[in-house]
Amino acid sequence: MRKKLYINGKWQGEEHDQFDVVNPATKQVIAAVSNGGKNEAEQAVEAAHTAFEMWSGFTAQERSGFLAKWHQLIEENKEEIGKIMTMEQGKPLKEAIGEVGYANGFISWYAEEAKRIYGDTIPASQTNKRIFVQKQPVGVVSAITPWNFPAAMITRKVAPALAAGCTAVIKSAEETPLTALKLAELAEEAGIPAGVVNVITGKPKEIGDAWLQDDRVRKITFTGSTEVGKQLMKGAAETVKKVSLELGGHAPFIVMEDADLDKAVEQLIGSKFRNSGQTCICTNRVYVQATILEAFSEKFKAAVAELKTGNGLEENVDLGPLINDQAIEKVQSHLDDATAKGGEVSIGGNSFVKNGGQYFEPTIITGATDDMLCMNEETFGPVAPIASFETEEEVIQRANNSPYGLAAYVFSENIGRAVRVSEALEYGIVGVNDGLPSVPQAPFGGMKESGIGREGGHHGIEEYLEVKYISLGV
Ligand SMILES: NC(=O)C1=CN([C@@H]2O[C@H](COP(=O)(O)OP(=O)(O)OC[C@H]3O[C@@H](n4cnc5c(N)ncnc54)[C@H](O)[C@@H]3O)[C@@H](O)[C@H]2O)C=CC1
Ligand SMILES: O=C(O)[C@H](O)CS(=O)(=O)O
Repeated sequence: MRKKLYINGKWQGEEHDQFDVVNPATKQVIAAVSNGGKNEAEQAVEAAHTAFEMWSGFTAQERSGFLAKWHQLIEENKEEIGKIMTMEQGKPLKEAIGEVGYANGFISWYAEEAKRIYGDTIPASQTNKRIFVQKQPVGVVSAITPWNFPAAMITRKVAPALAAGCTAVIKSAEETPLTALKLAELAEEAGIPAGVVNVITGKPKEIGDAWLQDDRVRKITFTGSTEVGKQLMKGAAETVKKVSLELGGHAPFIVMEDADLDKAVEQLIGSKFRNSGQTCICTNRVYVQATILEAFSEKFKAAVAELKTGNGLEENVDLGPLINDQAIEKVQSHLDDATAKGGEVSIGGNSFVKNGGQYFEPTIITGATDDMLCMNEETFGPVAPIASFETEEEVIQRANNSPYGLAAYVFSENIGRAVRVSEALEYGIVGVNDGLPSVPQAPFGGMKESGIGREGGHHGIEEYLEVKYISLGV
């Protein structure tokens, strides 16, 4: 495993200044990694700025070729990358390898998208003029990524950036640097030139502030908490950087009386318990129409009872540990608040320690009411509060009553109702009879305080391009 920082094609870092990477399933140190700060952040920008003219000067086909080679090497190493990810983040190995495939999907998508950055010609209003529209790379991009998807949140930013002709400075989360450094190693092996991709980790605020203050950095792209996203957005204003923010979510999962209950239960299991509930598009609140509340709740409870919690390296584990003790405390606080306000735990409800790892049982709370913390704040853990509703109009109003607008889900076999409700939901991503909508070809992103911009699909590359028009006198 690489433990030094990757700057300008060199692996560097002081032996005396490192931080420990801990396996959340055992609390054991798995590596000591260079603890980057202001100096390394500045060196990375210098490298990316210097490499920009060369990289943006390649043809689209040439950049596409580099991305395709990187994709091939990641594919060849996906089991190893998955194991590194499970050891530093905790998700079950099968899910980690699945994430590597999802992450690699952005690289293959943008290897092709690089060749389709089209311009326009616009009819001039004077016979002696011609108007041409071009799209050009924004320049040096800084990417700051979270621990919950250590591979996908990097490639979802860096693949379109490189495809567009930008160069990148990347700060991984301090919880999960090893996956990021492995991706850097494979980028180096793919022949992506020095300075194009730079990966550091360490002191978040020092690194972030250095990039915010540097006017050579033309874009900030961030995935993480809404709180930090707001800080970065404010800091970006100083030099008017472009900003892409994928922030917190609070997904409602709506089950109408005409839903296929078995399908809804199966999809809710996926949406709620993927990554032990630590994803920004996880279901955070479940609304079930009153007429089917009992039938649905029984089916859902039976399915939850089948889930296995444990070390992600073990066979047949569905939920790994939570990332740290603070995560456990937050989930516990939401559970305690819910039961204090009349909610009842129908299954689960306990955290426990196993071989040093901190786990939270997959949990269902019945009798949830809209005044509970779990119905308003991002839980980021395996707790599903169920509330009932009477009418379509009521549930739309309650689902939209949130500062978040990232993902929402509605289950109904009535196509008219499914269209009406999905169009009325104020969310950037709506799963209709689908609890796992994330794919590289679709524009992922949120409304309201869930973020700005989109990642994935042809929308995702626009975030790394400037639009210029040339007015030509003839
Ligand atoms: N929307 C999403 O996908 C995610 C949302 N979250 C939410 O955020 C909460 C906290 O989780 P964290 O991992 O601590 O998220 P966070 O937002 O604190 O960290 C995300 C990234 O931002 C970096 N960061 C933090 N403060 C920074 C600063 N001042 N300048 C520059 N970079 C900075 C971190 O080092 C990490 O790389 C979670 O409980 C969850 O609610 C967390 C991860 C992903
Ligand atoms: O940050 C997250 O939680 C991810 O964006 C969710 S997904 O894209 O992996 O579904």
